[in-house]
Amino acid sequence: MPEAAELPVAGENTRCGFVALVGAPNAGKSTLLNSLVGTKVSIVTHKAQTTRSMIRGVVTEGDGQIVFIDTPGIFAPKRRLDRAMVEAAWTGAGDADLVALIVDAERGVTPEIEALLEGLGNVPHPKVLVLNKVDLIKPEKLLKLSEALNGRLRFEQTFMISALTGSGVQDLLNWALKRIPPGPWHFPEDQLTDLTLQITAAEVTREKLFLRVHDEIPYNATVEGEKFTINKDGSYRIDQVIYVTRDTHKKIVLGAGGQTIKSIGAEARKELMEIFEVPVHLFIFVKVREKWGDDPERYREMGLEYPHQK
Ligand SMILES: Nc1nc2c(ncn2[C@@H]2O[C@H](COP(=O)(O)OP(=O)(O)OP(=O)(O)O)[C@@H](O)[C@H]2O)c(=O)[nH]1
Repeated sequence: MPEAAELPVAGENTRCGFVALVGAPNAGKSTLLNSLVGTKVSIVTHKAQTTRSMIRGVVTEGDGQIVFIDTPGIFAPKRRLDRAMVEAAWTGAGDADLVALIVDAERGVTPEIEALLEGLGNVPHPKVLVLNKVDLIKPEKLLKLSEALNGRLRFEQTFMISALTGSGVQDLLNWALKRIPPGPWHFPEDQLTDLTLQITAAEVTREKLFLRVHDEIPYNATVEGEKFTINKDGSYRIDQVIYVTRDTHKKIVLGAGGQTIKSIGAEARKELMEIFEVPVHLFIFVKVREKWGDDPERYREMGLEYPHQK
């Protein structure tokens, strides 16, 4: 955190607030967050449930600063890990000044949305409805969906956006900047995320891993940053471990002659250099760790509470 003197003080007309983005898996929360922040802070893949812990993006515009919380997609939990993700999501919503429900407009009111509406009914904070993926559907269908959802819950505002094309995103941002409460900023103006560099780097590798081997390995593969070193010449050396639960998965991640892990590493390194704007040396190891889904330490590393109920 910066010295307090670097930040505007309360009473100087500043506003600051936390906005939680909640929604069913794949609704487009991460895409929206990236579009709002204008850079890649949260990983986006076509697979559901890639967001595991709360990732924040910070937008500062005019007098306002919004800290966005990207919550894991809320869905019916079956495994212990699922339950931890759902709890983290609801905690995020409860901590926020404003809760934005992101709905995949193309899918409409699914059982997941029903469950979300019920859960949000118990959250006292102001809510805003965000109908996403409008590039995929007809206006008439959109209006019907908006009416149906507004009939179920009190939303202060409804926005129709495409997180992908950026359409409507600035309107949502402008509204939210006015809606958050007066208060001092939490972050310096140029800070986009409070994620540590190490976590950002691990998230990028995790995205490349899932994009590459999504059909072959399940979600219980994880990437952890082991070491993050800033070299004298300003370049970064990043050591990471991909943990899988089975030897067969390790073979898949490595690929024949190590080809798969090599391309995952090359893609991650390229993107990390773009994000950090310095040369990056990336070292990735693949290790087998059975039953990590039942190990409390792994949950702490992902910023999740360990749910004791199995
Ligand atoms: N056509 C279209 N696709 C979108 C839009 N927004 C997101 N997508 C796609 O929807 C998929 C899911 O997007 P994510 O941003 O990862 O969704 P999420 O809600 O963060 O998903 P979880 O991490 O599972 O919670 C990706 O393939 C996106 O490219 C949109 O406005 N239009």
